[in-house]
Order: sequence, then structure tokens, then C-alpha cells
Amino acid sequence: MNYNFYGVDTVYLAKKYGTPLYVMSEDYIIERCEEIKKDFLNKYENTFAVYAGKAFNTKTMCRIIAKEGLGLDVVSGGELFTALSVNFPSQKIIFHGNNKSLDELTLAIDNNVGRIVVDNISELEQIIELSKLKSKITKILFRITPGVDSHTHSYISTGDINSKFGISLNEEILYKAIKIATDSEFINLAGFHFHVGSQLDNNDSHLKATTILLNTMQKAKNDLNFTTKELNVGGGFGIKYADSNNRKNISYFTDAIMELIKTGTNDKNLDMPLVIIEPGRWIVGESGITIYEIGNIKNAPGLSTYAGINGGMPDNPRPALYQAKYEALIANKSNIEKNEIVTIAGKCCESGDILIKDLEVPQVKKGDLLVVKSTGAYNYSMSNNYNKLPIPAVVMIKNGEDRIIVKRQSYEEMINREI
Ligand SMILES: Cc1ncc(COP(=O)(O)O)c(C=O)c1O
Ligand SMILES: N[C@@H](CCCC[NH3+])C(=O)O
Repeated sequence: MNYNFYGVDTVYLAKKYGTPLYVMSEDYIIERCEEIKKDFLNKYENTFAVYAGKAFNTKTMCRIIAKEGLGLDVVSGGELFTALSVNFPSQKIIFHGNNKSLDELTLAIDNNVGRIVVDNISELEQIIELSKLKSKITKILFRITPGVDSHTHSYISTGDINSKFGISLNEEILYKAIKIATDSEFINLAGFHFHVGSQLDNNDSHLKATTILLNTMQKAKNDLNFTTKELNVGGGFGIKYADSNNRKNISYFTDAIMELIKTGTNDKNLDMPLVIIEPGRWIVGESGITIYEIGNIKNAPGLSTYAGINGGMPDNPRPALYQAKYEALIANKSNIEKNEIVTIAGKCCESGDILIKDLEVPQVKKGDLLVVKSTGAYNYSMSNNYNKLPIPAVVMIKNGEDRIIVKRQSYEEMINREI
């Protein structure tokens, strides 16, 4: 029996579009957006949810998010340009990044993005200058380094005290930033943002960081008479991979955060701010699979059996970068007993290009199709042309129907920028 993904036979998809192939379910993405609306946006007043596009940002994805009514987090001119190209409502865009260029800030301000998250004082000064030049008032949030460790891979932990992201909680630095912003007639400092890390399966670090920010809000009010109107608690909510628990409902994170902010602001006599969340992976991660074809198989007595696939670290750098663990199966043998252990090897000239170590499979042979699960986030968006492998196509499934949303890159497209 063939493996069926959201009503579509994956073997049929592989034949129709070729492999490697990213396949995503729009039904799944919409389900997550609806869950956010029901259990966060409609449940609590004065809330806003943005999808963190770094997980998967394409024109189609921007259209889906716009249709669902969520906002969008972008982190570069390229992501912003993609959103603007499909008329994503710019007021619902939040622009992040620790080193935005002048061109990127100009693009954002010219297009009236809703909020720019300011990462440091030198960026603040640049935004003031630009806003003055354009005679515009720019709404900003300060990204704060809350000094909280999160239980995730160090490369995707972002809230610790020595992080490259954000303005330090050191009073001298933060107060200086607040004063510069509030003194400027071209800036509307709405509040604060933190993002503690990614692929978190519990709410500990969000709650710790929220508690820290509530104290900051109180001190800023007492010492500088600054009222925090917005608090953006970031994203980072985890999903199911081979080595992690099942994805938790959004309310597991948001109910606890909202409760803490409500009681905290009440106890401290602060106004309840607009609360913003920014999930990326949680919305798209499990919506995606990748289909590969198995090629050569290397066997040696007493040693690993390697099954080579026609992709690898260029289409999914996560195992090599973060030792990420994926679940996978053989699409054309999905109901056959598993009696073999193979290691799935990518095709790059790197010993580290191993997608999955010791995967239990039915007996595999050349031409079988491998489906790797939970590849919707940070796969296509992190793909590259290492070893000059073309970037795979992306197919979207909705109501059992498949359509191409990103064409497969050709060799010509890969080299046509080269002189
Ligand atoms: C500022 C910010 N917001 C949101 C996200 C989204 O993260 P995730 O995909 O883990 O939800 C990230 C990335 O970790 C981020 O840096
Ligand atoms: N690229 C990382 C997530 C980065 C999150 C952005 N701050 C991953 O694949 O897990």
C-alpha cells in the first residue's frame, strides 16, 4: 500500500512532479490558523497573531496567511518583498532582524509596515533619521534580551543573556533607548518583544521571560513614566519530530501566558497591553513532508547499511546543523513489515550529510520512495544549492487536490546569474 498524505497518494505525487519533492497541506495550515483564532484571538481581547515567515515564506504562503487574517513576521528585505509582491497588508507586517540594512529599512518604511522590531540603539538612530527624512511616524517595539535559557539546541536558543539578539536589560542601556525613542516625534515606541528560542515543548521559558518583562514594564512606568501598550512574546512553540513529544495545543502556551500577563499587570497596576504571538514552525512544520527516491545501497558485514537518496543537506540542513531527528517511511511499502535498519545518506560530498541514522524500514531497494515527515518548517526556507543540487519543487495539497506552488529549479536557473 502507498502512503497517503492528506488524501493524496505520495507515489502518484512523486511520479507526477519528480523527486526530491516538498509536499505541504494547506488544510493543515488552515487548521492551525483556525486554532489560533478560536483559542487565542477570539478568546482574549486585544491580541494579535503573526506567522513567522522565516519557517516557510513563499507567495502562496503569504496569500494563505493574509486570507486567514493573521499578520506576518519578516526578517529581511527578501521576505518583505515576497509579502509585498502579493499585496500582503503591510500594516499587519512586523519587521525583525538584528542587522537590517538601510535599504531594507527604507523598503519597510516606504511601504508602511505595521511595526519594526528594533534590535539595538544604532538601528534606532537610523530609523529615527529615516522616518524624519520621510516625514513618517514609525511604530516600533524594542526586542529585549530577557536573559532566559531555553531547553533547545543552542543554535536555536535566542533569549540568553549573551545572545546576539536584542537590547540588554541593563537599565543604563534600556533606559537610554527608551528616552531616545520617546523624545523623537518620528517614533511611536509601542512596547517590547522577546523571543526565547525555537522548538520548545514546554512554556517555562515563555513564562520566565514574561515575568521579567512585566517587571521591566513596571520599572519603565515608575522611572520613566513609560506605558507599555504592546507586548510581543515571540514564537518558538514546538512540534513533533522523531525525538520530541507531540505538538501541544496553542492554548497550552497562550492560556498560561495570558493568565500571567493579566494577573501581573493587575498586581502591578499596569494597563493590559496588546499581546502578540509569532509562531512559525507550529503553523507549518507538520504540514510538510519531503519525498525522495532511494538510489544506491551500500552494505558491508557488521557495518551500517546506507541507503542513498537524491537530496540531502541542501534541501534539509537541519540534521547537519542541529542534529535534528526525523521520522520517515517507505512510501510504496507503507504496510510492509519493517525488518531492516538503514541509515539514510544524502548525496553531498560530506560525511555529515546523513539525514536519518538507523531507520527501521521494510527491505529497501533502488527506486523505492522515502517520505520524511515534519519538513514544512525550515526546510524549503533553508534550502540551498550546495554541490549544485537544484532546489526541489513545492506542491500544495488542498481538499485532496495537488498544485505546484514553487517550480523545481533547473540547472539553467541555477547558473544564469553567473558570469
Ligand atoms: C523573533 C522571532 N519570532 C518568531 C520566531 C518563530 O519561531 P518558531 O518557528 O520557532 O515559532 C523566531 C524564530 O525562532 C524569531 O526569531
Ligand atoms: N532554523 C531553525 C529555527 C530558527 C528559528 C529562528 N529564530 C530550525 O530549523 O530549527
